[in-house]
Amino acid sequence: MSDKALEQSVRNALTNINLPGGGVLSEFPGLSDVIVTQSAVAFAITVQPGMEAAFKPIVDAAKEAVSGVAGDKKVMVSLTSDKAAAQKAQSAGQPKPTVQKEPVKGVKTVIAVASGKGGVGKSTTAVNLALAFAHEGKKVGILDADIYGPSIPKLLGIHGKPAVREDGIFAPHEAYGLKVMSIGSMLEGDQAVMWRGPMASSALKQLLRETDWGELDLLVIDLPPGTGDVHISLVQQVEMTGAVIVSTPQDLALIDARKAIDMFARTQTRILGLIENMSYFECPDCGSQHHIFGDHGAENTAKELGLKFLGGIPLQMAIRENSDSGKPVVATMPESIEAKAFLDIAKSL
Ligand SMILES: Nc1ncnc2c1ncn2[C@@H]1O[C@H](COP(=O)(O)OP(=O)(O)OP(=O)(O)O)[C@@H](O)[C@H]1O
Repeated sequence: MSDKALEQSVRNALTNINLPGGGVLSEFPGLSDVIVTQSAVAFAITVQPGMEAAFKPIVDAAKEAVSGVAGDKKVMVSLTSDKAAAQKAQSAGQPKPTVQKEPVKGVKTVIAVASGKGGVGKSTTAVNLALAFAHEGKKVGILDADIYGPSIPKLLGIHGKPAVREDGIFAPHEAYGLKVMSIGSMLEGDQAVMWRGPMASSALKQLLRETDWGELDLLVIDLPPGTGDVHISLVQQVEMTGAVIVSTPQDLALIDARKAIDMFARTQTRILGLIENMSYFECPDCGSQHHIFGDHGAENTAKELGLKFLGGIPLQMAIRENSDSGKPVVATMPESIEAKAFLDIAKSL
């Protein structure tokens, strides 16, 4: 069935879901576009604040009805409440609802990898750190939450979509001993732009909670760059051990890194430390080190902010070439200087 035809079947299925106040779900103004991806059918239902509990059975019924037409695709239904109306209610003196942080089933430790700016090597660091923990004998998973530039499948050489078990739970991909889930496996082309903030957050919540991670010592979450809805909802809902901030030594990146640090502080998330990526270039011929992006910027910022400096990763051609071809250095060249940098950081963490 084509994506368009499936979208229509989904809408037809939703005509059978009656709403509490009359009418059917397919006609409900709060129903979003139906997004069909290679492995999922996703849509959001936006209700007035306070109506979430009343709509919970609608969500369950919608999930069941759509599962009947979605074949082997995962059905992801997000229930969100209207933010503007919620803010209005709050300014009128109503208390803000508190969100309960919950652990991820079977996972002992959750570490988020964040950066203020894109392109600083956050995903490369997340993958190699996860592999470094696995190298130490830990059972490790990685969740790619970078909705705007999911790169973990490429960095780990993963293709295709994850399997969905009969009970609707994802069976994660496996690569180099890691359990891997990526929002990238759910998207095609530039679909990220269609996933509005709350919908992206809800999809991620489902990836996190509806995946059979097995028993993990540690789950690494590769966050999108910056400080958006996805970060806030993740740190509010997931019991995290802490976050690691990746920055290059450039001033600009450091200014943005400070914003990420500030967001974690405001959401009472512990910052485990700062990693300086592309810290220096080591000449392959003579071994001399060149600080091309400035000298120890992240280290100095860490000191200034009272954070732990976890270490620097050299700018190395092997890191780029191996990462971009799905062969991360820690897994494929664990004896190299570049792999050692990641292994040392994992140890200090
Ligand atoms: N230490 C390094 N030495 C050489 N190349 C690196 C290094 N770290 C990252 N790169 C390369 O830089 C590019 C960006 O890295 P990466 O995708 O990890 O960044 P990112 O911060 O996750 O970006 P985005 O936020 O856009 O997803 C990639 O081509 C990667 O191979």
